[in-house]
Amino acid sequence: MTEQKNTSGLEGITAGETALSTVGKEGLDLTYRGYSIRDLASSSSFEEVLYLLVYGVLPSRPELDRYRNLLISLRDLPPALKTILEQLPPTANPVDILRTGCSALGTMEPEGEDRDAHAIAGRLCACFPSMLLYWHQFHRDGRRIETRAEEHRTVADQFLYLLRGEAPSPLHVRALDAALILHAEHEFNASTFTCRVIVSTLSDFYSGITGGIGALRGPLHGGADEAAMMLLERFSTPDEAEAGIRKMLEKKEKAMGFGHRVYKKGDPRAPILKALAKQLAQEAGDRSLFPVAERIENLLLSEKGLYPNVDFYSAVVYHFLDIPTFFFTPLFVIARTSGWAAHILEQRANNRLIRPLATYIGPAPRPFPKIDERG
Ligand SMILES: CC(=O)SCCNC(=O)CCNC(=O)[C@H](O)C(C)(C)COP(=O)(O)OP(=O)(O)OC[C@H]1O[C@@H](n2cnc3c(N)ncnc32)[C@H](O)[C@@H]1OP(=O)(O)O
Ligand SMILES: O=C([O-])CC(=O)C(=O)O
Repeated sequence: MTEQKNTSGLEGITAGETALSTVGKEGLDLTYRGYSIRDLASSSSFEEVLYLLVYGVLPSRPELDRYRNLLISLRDLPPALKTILEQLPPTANPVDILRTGCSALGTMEPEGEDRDAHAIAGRLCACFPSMLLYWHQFHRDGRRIETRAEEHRTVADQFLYLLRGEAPSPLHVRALDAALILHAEHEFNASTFTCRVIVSTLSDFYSGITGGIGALRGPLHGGADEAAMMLLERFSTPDEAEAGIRKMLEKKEKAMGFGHRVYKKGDPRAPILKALAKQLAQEAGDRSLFPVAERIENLLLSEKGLYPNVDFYSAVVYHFLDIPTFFFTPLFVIARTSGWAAHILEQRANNRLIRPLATYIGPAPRPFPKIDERG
């Protein structure tokens, strides 16, 4: 008898081709357009990676300078969007602010002959931090902040500056920049696939990104970084963490930030983020959170063979950057918009409607009872 492959959740199914990244390809590190994430995380910036993904090549220094200036000029929000952000509830999930903001911007600056997908990709990556922090600061203390912050030249620098109201340290900017790079792109993950399905109908760019944000938000995907932080915060010592995680495993509860559909022997982004987390923990004089995280990692590996994914140590990194937990998944949105944009362009370059089949498991054909004949 041939063994039946488990394809539920489309596990193991190849659903198309991509030239953007290599996930779980034996003998290949995770690369974006052929460049190792290790090199990109240590020696490039998020803006370079955005350019690489969207335009297909690494920018030269003058091209990068021009692109940075362009992105800075795209940080301002239209007045109508500011009004919407002011009307949205202060209690909203910040991911929903970006989802709504993206959709609203699509009505104000629609895709068309004078505004193509490349331009909108830059616009969204440049103004998502502005949307988020304009909404946040307005509802926190009624301040209508200036979002351009020209002297803070990178997305990471501008984000931390708008959040804190003071210039972040070079180490903090570098750490956030590396985290954004590591979250930028990841083949046919659920949110990227969502974007591709949406634009395969010839829908517009904003619809694709809005749908991607909706798919990323769930805790089995991008939302796991916030869930991982909540898990970490339950324990103040490694021993407490070990006892707590053992109880969770007995109850068959999932530890968020662990496991992966494709990587069964570890997510290559996790060790890079762990090294950053360790550096930030040392800088902060931490003796609790990092050791707790490490104990959880060791225990889940020895007990369940589970490795941390990108969401686990990114939560630790963001925590040491003093970023509130509710902004972790929005940061993932900002970073992944670059990958989504590149996939939308790739899908459109060789488009065919994405429409799979389903095996029917419902009732056999049966007589239709009129309304008064039903029990
Ligand atoms: C950016 C990203 O999207 S990375 C992923 C972020 N998501 C998370 O961190 C959420 C926690 N992890 C998970 O839920 C899963 O590992 C997923 C969703 C990422 C991958 O799921 P799948 O490939 O469908 O694996 P599945 O959920 O079937 O797990 C296989 C087995 O490992 C177990 N397992 C997987 N992940 C975990 C976990 N985090 N904690 C405990 N057990 C786990 C499952 O319970 C299952 O055990 P069983 O065979 O005894 O029933
Ligand atoms: O690839 C996946 O399924 C999830 C993931 O790690 C990502 O989107 O970065």
